[in-house]
Amino acid sequence: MSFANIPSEDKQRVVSELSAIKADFASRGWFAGTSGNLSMRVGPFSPDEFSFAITASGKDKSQTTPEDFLFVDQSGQPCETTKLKPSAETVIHCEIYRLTGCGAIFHTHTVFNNLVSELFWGSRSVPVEGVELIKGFNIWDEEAVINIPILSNFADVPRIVPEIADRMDSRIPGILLRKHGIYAWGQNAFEAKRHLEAFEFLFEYVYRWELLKKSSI
Ligand SMILES: CSC[C@@H](O)[C@@H](O)C(=O)COP(=O)(O)O
Ligand SMILES: [Zn+2]
Repeated sequence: MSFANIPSEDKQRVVSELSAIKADFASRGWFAGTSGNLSMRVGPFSPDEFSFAITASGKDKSQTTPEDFLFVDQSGQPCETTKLKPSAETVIHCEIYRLTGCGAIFHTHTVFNNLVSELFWGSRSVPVEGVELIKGFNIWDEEAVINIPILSNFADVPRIVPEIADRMDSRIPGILLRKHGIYAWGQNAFEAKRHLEAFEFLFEYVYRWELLKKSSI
């Protein structure tokens, strides 16, 4: 189905869902200095043909305007004529959709996700052991241990893409870019938000636990 044939109510629903989530994340201070980007898929999916709404590049994401989102295709090219530029990191969203067929992807830069990405860069993953919120990823094992992948960060964004397929763990709905931020995804916006919140909780937990272990108390 071409983008033009996707019902306009579906496109409007996606934009209004994304807009509400953007305002929510902005209220938590998750878009410092225009960082972060959000996307949500619309219409049918096949790995080589899909479309999604994504935040326009370089905007102050704490503001709500009629020019916050545009629709792009599986290559990150705008589906309609627009003066808006898609996120500079659109190719990362394209690759995650292609590999997972997920419905929404949220990216944030926080101090905790940046700190743990550097703290555990040596092992290329953040270990989390037995914390209840691991269940937020639908992992229900008693005392589950997970390792959240950390990938290299490059200023030339397309260089980041090949590592995604290599490092993605099918149990873990996210990847961390070194000293950059987290990409979390889910089947829909509700699930992607739950995953992002779980990641951020776990990153703060791990960071504080590492500090506690090193302190004398
Ligand atoms: C201004 S710092 C953040 C950017 O370099 C980038 O990492 C980011 O998350 C936002 O880029 P954007 O093009 O607005 O989607
Ligand atoms: Zn970013």
